[in-house]
Amino acid sequence: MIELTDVRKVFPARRGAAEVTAVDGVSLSVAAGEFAGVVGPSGSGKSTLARLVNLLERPTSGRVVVDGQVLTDLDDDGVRKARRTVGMVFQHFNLLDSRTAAGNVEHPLELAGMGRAERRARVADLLDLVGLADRHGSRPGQLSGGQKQRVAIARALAARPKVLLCDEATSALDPASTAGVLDLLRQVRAELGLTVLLITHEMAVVRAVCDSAVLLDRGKVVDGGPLAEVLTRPHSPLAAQLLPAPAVTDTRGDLVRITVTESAPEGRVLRTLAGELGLDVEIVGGSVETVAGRRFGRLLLAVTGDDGRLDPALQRLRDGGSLVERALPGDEPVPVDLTEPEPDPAGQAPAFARLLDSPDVQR
Ligand SMILES: Nc1ncnc2c1ncn2[C@@H]1O[C@H](COP(=O)(O)OP(=O)(O)OP(=O)(O)O)[C@@H](O)[C@H]1O
Repeated sequence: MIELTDVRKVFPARRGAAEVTAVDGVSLSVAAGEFAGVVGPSGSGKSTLARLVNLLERPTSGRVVVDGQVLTDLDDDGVRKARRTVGMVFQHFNLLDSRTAAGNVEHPLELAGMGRAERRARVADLLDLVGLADRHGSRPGQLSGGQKQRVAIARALAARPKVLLCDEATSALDPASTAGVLDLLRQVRAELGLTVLLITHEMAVVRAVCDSAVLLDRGKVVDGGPLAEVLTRPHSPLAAQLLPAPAVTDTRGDLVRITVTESAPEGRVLRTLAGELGLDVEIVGGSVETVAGRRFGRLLLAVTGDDGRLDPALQRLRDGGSLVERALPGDEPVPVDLTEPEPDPAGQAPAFARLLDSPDVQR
C-alpha cells in the first residue's frame, strides 16, 4: 500500500543555516492493512518521512507509491487529488476552534464539494464511529484531548482514505485517553481495512498497536521489520527500544541472555538448563511485555556449575527455536533517548509548528 524507494529529502541552506538531509535514502514497504510504526530520536526525520508519504513534501529524489499510484510522477493537481487516499492525524489535533465537532468533520467534505444532505449523513456516521455522536454540537474547547483527537480522526476518515498517517497522535494525551485513541485506531483499521503509519516516540504505543516498525537515525532506516521478527533478531537496535535487554552488571558465572516467546517460553528454558541439565541458574534481570498481541520477554541468567554442559545446552535451546546468547558487558545496543524536545515558546512542538506552516494543511 505504501512503497518508498530510496527516498531523500534535502532542505536547502537557509538564513545562515546549513543544508539538512532530513531523509536519506529510505526504502520502506507497508502492506495493505498493516499498522506500521516509525520511531527515532528527535530530528531523525520521522515527521518529514510522514509528509513525504502524502507529498506534503516533495522528495529531492526517490519514488513514493501509495495504493498503486506513483505520487512522485504526478503534477501538483494530481497530488492534491491523490492525497485524498491519505488521511492525517496530528499531535495537537489541528481542529478549527470556531466550528463544532460536526463542523470540523464536515469541513473536508465541503471542500470536496459534497452536497449538504450527504455531508450531514456522513458526518453523523463518522461521529458515531468514533464514539462522539452525542458531542456533535460541542466546540473543541469543550472537549477533552482524547475527544478532540477522536474528532480529528473522524475528520481524517471523512474522504474515505486508504491510509492513515498519525504523527505523534497520542503524544499530547494522558494514558487513559491514549489507550482509548489506540483502541479506536485498531477498530477503524479492522472495520475499514485501513493501512496505518504511526509516527511516535512512545515505544509503549508501538508495542500496543504496531505489526511492524522502522527505527530512523539521522534520516536513515537503521533497523526494522515485523515486530515478532525484530525481537528475535540478535543485537537489534529496534528490539533494544521495544524491550530493553537487562544490562550486564553481574559477573557471577556464565551470563546468558534469552529472548522469551510464546513458542519458547522461559519455563521451558529454565527446565532445560536447571531441571534436565542440573545447572545452577539464577535470573539476574529481565522484563516481559505484550508486543503486537503476543508475549515476549528478555531475561538475563547467571549460570554456575558449568563443566562443559552449558554450550551444548544453549545449542539445544537454539535448536528448539529460542534466541539464546552468551552475554558480555556492552554487547547489546543501548536504547537511545526518544523523548521529544520541549515545546517551543509558541507552545507547539517543533514538528507540528512546521506542519502548520504548510498551506496544504491549512486548507
Ligand atoms: N522545512 C524544513 N526546513 C529545514 N529543515 C527542516 C525542515 N523540516 C525539518 N527539517 C530538519 O530536518 C530534520 C528532521 O526533522 P523532522 O521534524 O522530520 O524530525 P523528527 O524525527 O520528526 O523530529 P521530532 O521528533 O523532534 O519532531 C531536522 O534536522 C529538522 O531540523
